[in-house]
Amino acid sequence: MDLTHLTSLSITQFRNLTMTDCPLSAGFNLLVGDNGAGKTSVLEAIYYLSTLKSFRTQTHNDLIARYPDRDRGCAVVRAGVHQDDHDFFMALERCKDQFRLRLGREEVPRASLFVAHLPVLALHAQSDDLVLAGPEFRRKFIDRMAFYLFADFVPAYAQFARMLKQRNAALRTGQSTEIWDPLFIQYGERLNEQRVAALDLLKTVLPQVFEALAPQLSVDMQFHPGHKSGLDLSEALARNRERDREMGQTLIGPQRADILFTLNDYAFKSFASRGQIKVFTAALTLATAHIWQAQRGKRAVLLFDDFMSEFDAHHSSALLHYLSNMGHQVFISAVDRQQIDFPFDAVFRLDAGQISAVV
Ligand SMILES: Nc1ncnc2c1ncn2[C@@H]1O[C@H](COP(=O)(O)OP(=O)(O)OP(=O)(O)O)[C@@H](O)[C@H]1O
Repeated sequence: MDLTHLTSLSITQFRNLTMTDCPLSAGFNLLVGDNGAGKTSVLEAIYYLSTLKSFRTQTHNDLIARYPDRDRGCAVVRAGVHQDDHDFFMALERCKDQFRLRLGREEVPRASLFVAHLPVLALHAQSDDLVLAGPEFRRKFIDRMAFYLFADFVPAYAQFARMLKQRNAALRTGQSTEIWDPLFIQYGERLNEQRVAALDLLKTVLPQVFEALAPQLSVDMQFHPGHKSGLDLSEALARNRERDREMGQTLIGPQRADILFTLNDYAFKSFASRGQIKVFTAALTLATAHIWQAQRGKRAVLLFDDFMSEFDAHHSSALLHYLSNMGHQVFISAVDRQQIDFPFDAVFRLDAGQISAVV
């Protein structure tokens, strides 16, 4: 079993943070501090090291420290990692237009070789997008799960995206799509299979997790593959060929897939309260962690930003109780230590981007 956890963290020029070799607990870490102190930024830096993406901006340059009186340099995040009885360092340096990535002493030439190493899951203010925003957020969610489950997810996804681009280019210029269709179908079907398999796993795990957090409510989900149900992708594509030609783009397929989440048989989006959505996204995070661990032996690091917002006392204690039985490394941020009644293994205070341990 892979007992991945971070042992230490050094951060420079990432948002407002400066921290050097801050030792971390393998259990529960609490980050406290006033508004704007840097709590979310610490969680964001850990997530960035895992995924090379931020959970609150798509603009990498937002992450590099801004100074009123000098040019910006490069953001650096470096973590000590314990994994499979080994200790090593993961480091990333983000300059204006490029990444430098290192695993131990080795430079890593490609992002896809780096992002598989540190499984991290985060619950944050934007997690609601999964339920409330467009289908691309749900596709991203299920694809991230599939990425950790299937070794051929990245090549299948990349090839499908390439075929879609070529097919759309042909449609825009009034050319035949015949040469692109077989591979569009082949990779599109593989993508569908992987998404369905990931969702089937989620269907087996999520209801139990949700019930532990919110008894008396039931959740379910339905996958929409992006074409008419009952048809396979090749039939659907053939039937839609004329409309694709008229519109100059591919109107059906995995690029249009979506997931419908329901609460007590009603669509979440139109029925659930904000707190119920938050509990649901927390349950999705925990269910994903269970699935990665059961299927790939990967124990994810779990991040919970601004833990107390939206949860009432009952739900926050149910979530903490559930987490304490999972045995994962957890980072939680909150404005005040008194907000959360829980025996944390380590407590840190953030103050204007500087971190210190609270004894
Ligand atoms: N690129 C940047 N360079 C320097 N400072 C930045 C940059 N981006 C954001 N900041 C500042 O970093 C600080 C930390 O923000 P962060 O969101 O991490 O705080 P927080 O402790 O989570 O606050 P809150 O409790 O209000 O959510 C803020 O004061 C913000 O204005």
